[in-house]
Amino acid sequence: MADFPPLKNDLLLRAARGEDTERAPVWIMRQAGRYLPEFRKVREDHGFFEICQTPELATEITAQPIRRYSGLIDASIIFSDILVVPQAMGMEVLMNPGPQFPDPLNTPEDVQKLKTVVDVNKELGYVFEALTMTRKELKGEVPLIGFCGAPWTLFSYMIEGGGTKTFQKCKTWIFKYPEESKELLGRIAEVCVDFLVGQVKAGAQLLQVFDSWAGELSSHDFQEFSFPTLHYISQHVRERLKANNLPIVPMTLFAKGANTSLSFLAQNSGYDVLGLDWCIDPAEARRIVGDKVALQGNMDPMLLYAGKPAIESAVKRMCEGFHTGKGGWIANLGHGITPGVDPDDVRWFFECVHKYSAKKQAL
Ligand SMILES: Cc1c2[nH]c(c1CCC(=O)O)Cc1[nH]c(c(CCC(=O)O)c1C)Cc1[nH]c(c(CCC(=O)O)c1C)Cc1[nH]c(c(C)c1CCC(=O)O)C2
Repeated sequence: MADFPPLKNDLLLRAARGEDTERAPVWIMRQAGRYLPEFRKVREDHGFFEICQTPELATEITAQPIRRYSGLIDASIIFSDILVVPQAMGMEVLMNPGPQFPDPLNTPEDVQKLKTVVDVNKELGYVFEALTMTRKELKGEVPLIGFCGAPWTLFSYMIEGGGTKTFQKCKTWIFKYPEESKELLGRIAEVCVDFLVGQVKAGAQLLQVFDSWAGELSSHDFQEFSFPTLHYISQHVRERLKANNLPIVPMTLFAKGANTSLSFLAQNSGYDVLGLDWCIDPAEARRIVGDKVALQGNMDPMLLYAGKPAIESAVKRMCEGFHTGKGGWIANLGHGITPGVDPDDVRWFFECVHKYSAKKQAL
């Protein structure tokens, strides 16, 4: 591993390990991009995947929110996308303006079109380079998060060919071809493991797995088709980190909408942190997981359009809820930030978290 500057702010890592921190660390899913004018400026001259594949540009964009919110923000997340994994497996993915696969997997026979062996160093080496460059550029100000999409969420894009409201095609696969589906999900999971281990080797200090569409499955089908791969990833990443003498970094699972599985995930998933959407009450989530895992989340991102007083009261309520029990908590939104949010309201969100999550000093 490269020699990196020492970390000056370890709040995120301490909370992820379950520590009750002096205040909650805070960052925002999708914090680099979309709503930031400095990102839109870079986007005028460069394609989305071109930015992902150019380490200097990815580093610059990752650093933008850290510069803008210096002293208020406690983590950076590498600028990339979950869809780089299907690309590495041999699929073409365009972004115009949403993701589009010109040649999706229509039937199980189409799986033959995927690469049988995926060399992540060759296919995704540009992400590793971006991580190493960013880690140096951050100069230890905040930790750097690496990520990947969960197999079920990636499977849905690879079969639907883009975003979907009904999930008709990918659900037809799991219900009609369960064995072939599990085989493909397993192949995606293998690539995720290699990719995440490579990210730690390149400098990532925490890993997050995004299962954005977990909540589209019944709890039975989540158990059957998503959970086994999520568990496989947490177990194998940790084993491989150990075997390669790499740091055993904390791992976060964001299984959006899978709140009915929260207790099960806390007990069995093997992740250190569980990300929550806004549909579960913070105190209730804490009661369900006890101090088994740290929690991350969960303000409704739409509150960021509602003005400063609404943001303040929601943050205050969120802080009170997460503070009802013991255990680490990382403040965040319940899903990614969306375009059109005023960056000053984001600043206010951070300031409110600082104010209302600070532990009162013992007398
Ligand atoms: C489902 C998903 C995707 N990508 C991602 C997810 C999981 C998280 C989630 O559920 O929100 C993850 C992601 N995508 C992006 C990041 C970068 C890091 C960050 O700022 O958090 C991360 C962590 C950049 C991006 N990924 C994308 C953009 C905007 C593209 C552009 O600039 O044209 C950015 C900044 C494009 C993207 N990428 C994806 C979609 C559906 C879209 C189009 C809609 C949109 O997000 O604007 C797939």
